[in-house]
Order: sequence, then C-alpha cells, then structure tokens
Amino acid sequence: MQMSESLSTNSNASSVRVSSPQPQSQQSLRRLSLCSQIATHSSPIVFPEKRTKKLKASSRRSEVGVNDVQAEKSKGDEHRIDIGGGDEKSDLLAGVVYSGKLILDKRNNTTTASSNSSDVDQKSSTGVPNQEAVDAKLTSKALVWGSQVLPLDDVISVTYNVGLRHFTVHSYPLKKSSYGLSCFIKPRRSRKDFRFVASSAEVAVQWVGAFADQQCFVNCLPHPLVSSKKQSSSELFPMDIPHELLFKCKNPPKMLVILNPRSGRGRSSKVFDGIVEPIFKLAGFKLEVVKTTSAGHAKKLASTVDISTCPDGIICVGGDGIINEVLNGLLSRDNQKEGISIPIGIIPAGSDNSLVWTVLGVRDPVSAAISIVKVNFLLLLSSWCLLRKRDNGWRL
Ligand SMILES: Nc1ncnc2c1ncn2[C@@H]1O[C@H](COP(=O)(O)OP(=O)(O)OP(=O)(O)O)[C@@H](O)[C@H]1O
Repeated sequence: MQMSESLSTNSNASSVRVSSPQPQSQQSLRRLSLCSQIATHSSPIVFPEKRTKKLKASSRRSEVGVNDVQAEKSKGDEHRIDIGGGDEKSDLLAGVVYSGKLILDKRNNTTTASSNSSDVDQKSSTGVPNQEAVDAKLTSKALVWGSQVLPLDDVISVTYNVGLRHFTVHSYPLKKSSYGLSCFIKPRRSRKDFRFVASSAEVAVQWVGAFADQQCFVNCLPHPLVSSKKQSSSELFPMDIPHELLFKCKNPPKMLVILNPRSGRGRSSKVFDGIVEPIFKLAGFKLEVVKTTSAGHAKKLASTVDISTCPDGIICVGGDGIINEVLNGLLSRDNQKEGISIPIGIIPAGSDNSLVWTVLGVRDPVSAAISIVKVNFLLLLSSWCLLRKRDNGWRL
C-alpha cells in the first residue's frame, strides 16, 4: 500500500495554556476570548444544508459532532473528503496541519465512559485491521477522514503506545439528541474513542505530534509488550518517548478541586467520580481533590491554600454556594492580587447551578469539564470583576 504523508507547520495554532506569563493586557484579552469560547462551547456545530436532494434529506443527521453522511453516499464516494458544503464546514476543514492515509480500526473503537486511555490501548491488538486506508487530514479545527469530521473542540486527548503504528483519539462529541433548541435542551456528550492505524510507527508519531501541536494532550505509553511483565523486552521495544513527541507534549495542568459532597442533594461526589474525573484523567490533569466537611470550609481553603500546589487553578464542584465561598475566600487572601489571578473552573453539580449557566453558558458537568480541559480554565476573578462593572456582557 502506497502511503504519502506531508507535514506542514501551523501558523494559526492557538495557544490557550496558562503556563507562560504574559503582559497583563494580553492576558486579560486572552481570558476574555476564553470566556467567550466557553460560552459558545456547548453550542451545537451545525453544518449547512447540502445542495443535492439526497444530502438535503440527511442534513438533519449531519448536525452532529462526528459528521456521518456516509450512509447516504454511494460506496464509490467512501474515501473522498468533501470540502464543500458551506462556510462553517469549510472553516473546520481549512488550515491543514497534517495529512496522509489512515485506517480507522473499527474493531477497537469504544464508547465506554469509564475505561481509561491505557485500558483502551492495552486491550487493543497490535494487528492491522483488514480495512482500506482513507485520506485523512488534521486541520487546526478538526480531524477529517473519509467523509467524517471530528471537531477538535470535542477531542480530549490522544493515546499513543511507543513503537506502534496506531494511536487512539479520545473524544466527547455531542449526542445527536442534544441538538435543537440549545437553550432548553441539556447538552449531552458521551465518550467515543477512534483508533487509527498509520502506515508506520514513524508516521503515527507525526500524526500524534500534529495533535500535540493543536493543544491536544498526548498520553504516551510504553509499547504493550514492554509494559507486560511476561514479555518484557526493553531492548526490542525502547520505552523512550520519541524525541519529536517529547518536546511537543505539554506538562499536564495541576489543579485543586474543592468539592461540596452535600451539593445537588448529595449527588455531587457521584457526578465528579463517575463522569467528570475520568475526563480530567484522560486529559492528563493532576488533581488534588478536597471534599468540604462543613459550611465555610471551601472559603477557608481558598483563603489559605498555597497556590504553588495548584498553579493552574481551582475547580469548584457543587452549586452556587460553593462558588460563592471560593470567590470570597480568594478575595480575603492576604495577598489579594495572587488570589484574583488564580484561574477558577466550575463543575455544576448543585441542585440549581444558575450562576454557572447564566455567566458561562455551561450547565452540564461533562461540557463544563471539557471546557476546562480545552481552554484550561473558566474564569479569572480579576477579569470577572472587570467585566461585571461594564454590565453589558463579556467586554472590557
Ligand atoms: N460538607 C458540608 N456540609 C454541609 N454544608 C456544606 C458542606 N460543604 C459546603 N456546605 C454548604 O452548602 C451550601 C450549599 O452548597 P451548594 O450551593 O454547593 O449546593 P446546592 O445548594 O445543592 O446547589 P445550588 O446552590 O446550585 O442550589 C454552601 O453554601 C456551603 O456553605
């Protein structure tokens, strides 16, 4: 099978991580743009209607994160990437950062919410599926293969086992039923893993590196045979992360989680442990979780926590009350400047959650977790204060 890959640099790659300090004005602008990203993150991506009758009929079904118009197309069209179809779709398909041939291994794709990245790849066989390679490309906004489009906004991370030809893309696309009147219908996302096979291990590394360039977290794991005690052979399969991946992979964010176990009539711990923490783990986050023991505990924590232990932020899990406590705790710190500079994430797990929905436009815990993973934090108290003064939306 003839493979051809070409690597080009992406000048438009957005950098939304919080690690490097920037001048204050730029930081404020970035935070504002992040807030607006968050507000729109849970909105559905709607591809415009196709011109032909056949595709018009399927346009309702194409309003999904993973765009599957395959069923309506003839088999001859199967491996063609359709770039036409309107501005929004063209927007997703523009700005190619890497392209080549990939095989989607349908045998190993999972939708299990609880399985973690290493489970997925340990379970996978290393054999190559008997399927045809299709044209694939990674743009700054989406992964496209055949006629399928997976927006990068829905991608949490990529798992790669050193030395193998395959890699797995972990995503949380919106369920079809979540579209429509997004103001009234609770958006629902569920996990979907796509296992791709490249022409060689070197090409797989390049694909994974291209994902890393687009701010996707990369779980780099040893070769399955090396990690297996029985068949350990570090000489045959070096465990070292390929050099080209090493410098592209980012340090995972380190955050403090303050969880009110009484929120949401006692359901918040279940929400966090069952559906939220797996997303953060998949994205490589290092979390320290503290469950509050009484009213006022969250405020005390926020007012005294050593910020160097959670340099990337504090995530509040609960309802409006716990957010209120954390904000007040940060404002009452001896070093208030430090307090208002710490990024704050909110996972709605209370009984009402009106604050997070009103201010950030996110109301389900999965979408909120994905927003934090994709843009790294939700709001900054300093920006919040600034914005509240204006009283007309998220502007300076
Ligand atoms: N361990 C705890 N035991 C009892 N109360 C607590 C505990 N931890 C926090 N609290 C208090 O519980 C109050 C309500 O919590 P929170 O707002 O998070 O949940 P909720 O009432 O379910 O959500 P919402 O405010 O959205 O309706 C908070 O103001 C906080 O002071």
